[in-house]
Formats: sequence, C-alpha cells, structure tokens
Amino acid sequence: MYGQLASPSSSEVIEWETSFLNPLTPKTADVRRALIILNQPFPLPLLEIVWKTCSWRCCADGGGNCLHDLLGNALTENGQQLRDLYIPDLIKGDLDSLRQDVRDFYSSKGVPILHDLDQDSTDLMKCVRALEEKEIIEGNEYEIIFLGGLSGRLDQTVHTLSYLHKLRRTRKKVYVITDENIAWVLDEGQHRIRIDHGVLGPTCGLLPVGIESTTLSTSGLRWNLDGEESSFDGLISTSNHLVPEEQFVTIKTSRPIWWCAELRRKD
Ligand SMILES: Nc1ncnc2c1ncn2[C@@H]1O[C@H](COP(=O)(O)OP(=O)(O)OP(=O)(O)O)[C@@H](O)[C@H]1O
Ligand SMILES: Cc1ncc(C[n+]2csc(CCO)c2C)c(N)n1
Repeated sequence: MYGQLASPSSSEVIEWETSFLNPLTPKTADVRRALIILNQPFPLPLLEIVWKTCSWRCCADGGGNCLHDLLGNALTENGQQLRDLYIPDLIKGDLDSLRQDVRDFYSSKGVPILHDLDQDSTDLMKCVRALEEKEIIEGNEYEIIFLGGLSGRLDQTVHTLSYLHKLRRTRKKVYVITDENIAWVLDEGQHRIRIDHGVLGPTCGLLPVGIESTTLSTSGLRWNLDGEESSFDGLISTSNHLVPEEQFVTIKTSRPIWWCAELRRKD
C-alpha cells in the first residue's frame, strides 16, 4: 500500500490499538515504527516505552536537547551512562535550537546531524521527509509516533494538528503522544479502537478541527453520539469518558476528526 493514498473505502472499518504503549506487549516484527522527538519536555517512563516500540528514532532540532537533558548523567544498574542507551538515528532541522554541547555529544556518538535551512517547512516536516526517503529505499511504510507537539506554543500546536490532518492522505498510522495524551486523526469512515484501560483513560475527546462540520456516531463511550452534527462552531465532544466495561470504541465520522485519549499516570 506504500505510495498509494491511504483513504479508506466507505465500507472498511479501520482498526486501531495502542498496545505499543503497554510495556508488557512484546515487540512485533511486522509493524515498523518511527519515533520523532519534538522540542518539548516529556517524562523518562514515556520515553522508555516509545523508544522500545520504534526501530528508527529521530530528533527534530531542539528535540535533541530534550532527549539529552532528560537523561542527564544518570547511570544504569550496570554503571553504564543511560544517555548512551538512547542514541537517535538522526537529528534534523534548521538547527537554531540544538545546543552546541548536545550537537557535539551526539556527533561524537556517530549520529548524523542534518542541517536543512528551508524556511517554508518546520523541523517536524523535515524529519518526516527524512523518514520518507528511508521508506523509499526500504519499500516499507512506518507508523509514526511524534513525542510532543500538542502543548506549548499555540502556532506549533496548530501546526501539529494541521500536519497530521494532511498526513492522513498519504500515511496509514500517525500518532502524537505527550505526557498526558495520545491523539491521532481518524479519516472519514468507520473506526474501531481497542481500549487498553490500563493505559488509556478515563477521558477522551472527538475534535472537529480543520473541517466545517462532521456527522458522528459512536459506541463504547459514556456520552455517545448518534448521527449528530459536530463542529468547532457547535457541538464538540470534549471531556467524554471511556467506559471500563467496553473493550472497543467505535466511531463513524463523515469528515476527518481528531481523536484523543488521556494517558493514565504511572505514579
Ligand atoms: N512550544 C512548542 N509547542 C509545540 N511544539 C513545539 C514547541 N516547540 C517546538 N515544537 C516542535 O518541535 C519541533 C522542533 O522544535 P525547535 O524548537 O527545535 O524548532 P523551532 O525553531 O521552534 O521550530 P521550527 O523550526 O520547526 O519552526 C518543531 O518543529 C515543533 O514541531
Ligand atoms: C506564510 C509563511 N509564514 C511563516 C513562514 C515562516 N516559517 C514557516 S516554517 C519555517 C521554518 C522554521 O524552521 C519558517 C521560518 C513562512 N515561510 N511562510
């Protein structure tokens, strides 16, 4: 399916699951995932989980600072530098945020650091372009996990919302994960999301961002919709709840929407 449009046919139900967020799930060889670390703070337990599930890891410019600083000079139980266990495959961007000491550290570890001066694309887009080049060589599409990008600067947050909305046309699965949420775009059509209640919940939302309006029908939520119109200017399902007894949430939408679910805290 690589290189073709990812839009679903009208009768197809797209299946989603987030078992990769559960540290107990064994890594499956059939799904390749790429991690793109953005310039936003994230906690170590979350990094450990998303790092393990991805086979290609890239830092978008100042994302390299976040990775470097989070790991600090901590040692593993064997006395190894923790930082040495989290060496990305690439750092890319306009490099106006990557600090010199971080650049020197990762350079010394052999990480390619690509300076892309394009002033019409963001560091996030530059990293996706690098992944696309890799995919062309390998002939395989990766699922993407962006770490960060939904909080902080409003222009960057809206850019993330818009960019994933557009990526739905060419890619199958793209997720954004922050310390509080996992979120992704559901294209128009029918979706079934397997809910791991140990990882997700209790709150969730269906967000009509970037569209005039959509008609929504859902099951498995505390407040379901039944062919109702949802729009930015009208009804939006925020602060909805997953139902502990329900293993799946189903969503039928006439236009693309953002779906988000709260991540359960691990402390
Ligand atoms: N405050 C923020 N809120 C949300 N996302 C952010 C924020 N800061 C950075 N990002 C994400 O991290 C990426 C790398 O950020 P960095 O700070 O290195 O570059 P930038 O110069 O601010 O962003 P860009 O060059 O992409 O406009 C950005 O492309 C963006 O996707
Ligand atoms: C209409 C328009 N608005 C803003 C920018 C600025 N811009 C967008 S992406 C980017 C690169 C950041 O690393 C920069 C500077 C532009 N080019 N075109």
